[in-house]
Parts: sequence; structure tokens; C-alpha cells
Amino acid sequence: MTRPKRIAVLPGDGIGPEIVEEGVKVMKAAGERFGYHFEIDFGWIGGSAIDRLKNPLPQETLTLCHQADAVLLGAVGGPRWDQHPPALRPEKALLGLRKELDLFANLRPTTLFPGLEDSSTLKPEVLKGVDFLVVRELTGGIYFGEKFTEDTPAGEKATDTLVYSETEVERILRRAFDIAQLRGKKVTSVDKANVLESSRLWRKVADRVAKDYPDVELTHLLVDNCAMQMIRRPADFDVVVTENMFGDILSDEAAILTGSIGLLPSASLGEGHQGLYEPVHGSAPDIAGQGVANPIATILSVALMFRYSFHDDTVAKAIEGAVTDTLASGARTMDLVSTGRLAYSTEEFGDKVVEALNKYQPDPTLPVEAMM
Ligand SMILES: NC(=O)C1=CN([C@@H]2O[C@H](COP(=O)(O)OP(=O)(O)OC[C@H]3O[C@@H](n4cnc5c(N)ncnc54)[C@H](O)[C@@H]3O)[C@@H](O)[C@H]2O)C=CC1
Ligand SMILES: CC(C)CC(=O)C(=O)O
Ligand SMILES: [Mg+2]
Repeated sequence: MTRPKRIAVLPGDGIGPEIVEEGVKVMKAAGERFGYHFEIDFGWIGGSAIDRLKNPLPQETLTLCHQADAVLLGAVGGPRWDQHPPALRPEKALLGLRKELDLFANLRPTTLFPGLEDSSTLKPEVLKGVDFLVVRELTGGIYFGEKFTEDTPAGEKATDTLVYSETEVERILRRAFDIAQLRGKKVTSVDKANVLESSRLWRKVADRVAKDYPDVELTHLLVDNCAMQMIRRPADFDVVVTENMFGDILSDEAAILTGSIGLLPSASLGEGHQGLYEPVHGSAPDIAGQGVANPIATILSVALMFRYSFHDDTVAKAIEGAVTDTLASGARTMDLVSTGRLAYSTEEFGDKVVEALNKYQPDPTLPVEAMM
């Protein structure tokens, strides 16, 4: 039996096309091995869409995404478009797409691959046992609030507003608690309730929601303290739930626990099965076009696509296992390589993962990942 799936693929800007090519390669290899047939539609987004169609998020791209079972995205943005007006910036497309598909829950898993302890700038003993999930609210908060600039006697004045409704806060907290029940049963809710009204609402809702999950332990942390604890005692965290901007910042920090931001995947989900899968990192203009970007974050995002949109943990685990095996064989991209060792190109690493995927034997003793 072949399972048909329609995938919208949006390579975007900078290293986006390079890493997405490897993600698609692994997705197709997984499809061949595990009986999926993919119909792939490529779409323009971000700066490349501005250049071609004068619109960072063209209607045809939105239509492809609406029709798809899942969306795979590279990254958007770059210095070329940094002076554009707000509505014509590449990043506007990403925010618009997340909002349009109502993907309010951004899952950003942080785990340490065996053998990569030396790639992190932190001490190996601090990293032992790191395995947590940042659940970031993705369609509200300061990135979506009213913003404007005005001329005043004190010069130009710029305003960004941070707004959250109880409904928005409750649905992301419930998602975090639901996931925690399937993991380590610990939720750390991160806010700035000593200063922000929106955070006081967040904390009040978190306390109320927690009453429905008596088996899950809730801890509140102020975001500044959380930023510190995350690198001081990272193995203590299980599910970290927070608002949009705090989650954006904390998840980049979390990348350093694993060795590189080139390793962190993400899944953006709403109420249904459809999801947007993309690396946590950006378009990395500093290394774009050189064939040296780490494709692992994108490949692991494909694994999350199988897990969350196709509810197929076997394939997700096979892809994750293939990445683990490839790293165990000593293959490293430039961001992970230790001095004196040879780095694989983006393409070579992708080929290695496909090779490992074709050889991968599932471990029958491993439990099937608990899924929502
Ligand atoms: N989801 C998205 O599309 C995102 C887009 N951006 C955009 O990307 C552009 C660059 O932003 P930055 O702040 O430089 O963040 P970035 O994440 O693109 O890069 C930060 C650093 O990490 C490195 N890096 C990132 N991904 C890598 C990979 N796969 N392999 C090896 N090294 C990697 C880069 O070379 C750079 O030194 C900006 O225009 C920004 O707005 C930033 C974050 C997310
Ligand atoms: C446009 C930005 C909000 C993208 C970003 O940094 C992210 O989602 O991590
Ligand atoms: Mg970010």
C-alpha cells in the first residue's frame, strides 16, 4: 500500500534551498522505504518571492500550503531585503503563513546526540541527559501586536504592542500540558509576570489549567532566570512553555546545549493534522551558497512531519536513527567538526543520512514515542 501525501516545499532564502534539498532527499528516501508517495509542490516565499513576484507571501504559495498535508520550509530573510518597508520584508511572510494556517503551537525539541558533547561550548557534565521541548506560542504576542512609528518632539518614536487573550494563552498551555503528560510530566511556564500584564494573565491561566492535570508538576520561571537555568541545569527541564518572543530567544539559546543551531528542528501545529516544519535557525546569509550548512535541523523537521502530521512514529524514529547513525560514523558538517577533522558538505551529509536510513534497523525494544 502506498500512502499519498501532498507536501508544499518552500525553500526560501540564503541556505534555505541548500538544506531543503537534503530534507526532500531524505523525505523521498523514507517514502520509498516505508510506502509513501509524495506529490511535491514548490512555492516562493520571503526574499526570493519579493524578487520574483513583489510579494513575500504570494497568494499562489498560500494556496499550495492550504492544499497540502504538510509544509516544509527552509528559512527566509537576508541583508538584501533588510531596508524594505515592514510589509515587504521576508520575515513578514513567515509570520503571515503561521497566522494564516493558525499554527499556534511551535514545538522545538532539544536533545543531545551522543558524541556531540564536545561540539557544545558547555561542559559535558552539564549536558548529560538534556532532553526538553520548548512549546512556543506562535501566532500572538509582540510579533503580531499593533506597531507604528511617529514623529515626536523627542524625535522618532516606535511602538510595538504585546497582546494576549485568555483563549490564546489557554490553548497553548493545554497543548504543553497534554504533551507533558506523554513525556516527563513537568511543565515550566516562562513569563515576566513581575513586570508585564500579559505575563500576569499567562501565569493566572497556567495555574488554572494546571488544576486539570494533577499528574503534571507546574513550575513558574521568570524569563531572565529561565535563560540562566537553561544553561546551568538543562537536564532538569522537560516541557518549557512560553510566549512567542521569549520562546524564539530561549530556543536559540537551547541550540548551544546540542552543539549547533544547525541541529534544532521544529513543528508548528494548530488544531488539525496539518503542520509547518522548519529548522529553528534562519537563512544564515554568512554561509549561504557555500554548500557547508548543516542540514540536520531540516532533516529532523521532516522526521517531525511524519510524527505529527502523518502520525507515523516508526518513520520519524527511522529518520532520527539515521541521523544518529550518521553522526556516530564520525560524519560532521562544518559547524560541528573539531579542529583537524574534515567536514562534510551539506549534500554529502544528506547522502550519508539516506545511506543510513536505507540500512536502518528499528530497535524493537524502544517504546513508540507518545504522540498527541
Ligand atoms: N525561520 C526563519 O526563516 C528565520 C529567519 N531568520 C532570518 O535569517 C537571517 C539571518 O539571521 P541570523 O540572526 O543571522 O540567524 P541565523 O540563524 O540565520 O544564523 C545565526 C548563526 O548560525 C549559523 N547557522 C544557522 N543555521 C546554520 C546551519 N544550518 N548550519 C550551520 N550554521 C548555521 C549562521 O551561519 C550564523 O552564524 C535574518 O534575515 C533573519 O531575519 C532568522 C531566524 C529564523
Ligand atoms: C521571523 C522570526 C520571528 C523568525 C524566527 O526567528 C523564529 O521563528 O525563530
Ligand atoms: Mg528565531
